[in-house]
Amino acid sequence: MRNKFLGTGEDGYHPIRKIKVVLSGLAFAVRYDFSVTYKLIASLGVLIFFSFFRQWIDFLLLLAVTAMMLQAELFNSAIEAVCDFITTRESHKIKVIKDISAAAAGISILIWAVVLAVETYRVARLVVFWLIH
Ligand SMILES: Nc1ncnc2c1ncn2[C@@H]1O[C@H](COP(=O)(O)OP(=O)(O)OP(=O)(O)O)[C@@H](O)[C@H]1O
Repeated sequence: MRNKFLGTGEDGYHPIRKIKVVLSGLAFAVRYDFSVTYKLIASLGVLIFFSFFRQWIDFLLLLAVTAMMLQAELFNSAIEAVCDFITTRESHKIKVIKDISAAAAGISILIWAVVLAVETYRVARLVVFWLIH
């Protein structure tokens, strides 16, 4: 509850508490947002194959776009939650805010989906090559 800029709340640096907060946010997203869960599982599956075949450039590329997609999804979910916390009534302003937030998430998801499709094709080729030889 501390704000370092406003000088309110408890003083000091608490890295363990910070990690707990990050994990708690991630757990909320994975548990309650199926669209985040299945995208993470899809990426993790392909990432495991790339680490098995030691294809580190592909691994890092997919890791980067997965992180970008996840960030956008989490920010979008947080903005939606703030909007619904303010009001659940029909509001043109809320609609504009949510649509802009959804557009930002949509762009990241599109880039992630294109990279995932190309990388899945590459993994499939590696697996076939590995099975033949
Ligand atoms: N209070 C509101 N007033 C007007 N339009 C709204 C309101 N809430 C949602 N909308 C419209 O519905 C769309 C979907 O909003 P919603 O909060 O249901 O998110 P969602 O797309 O279902 O996201 P998620 O699947 O991540 O929950 C918004 O982009 C907006 O256009």
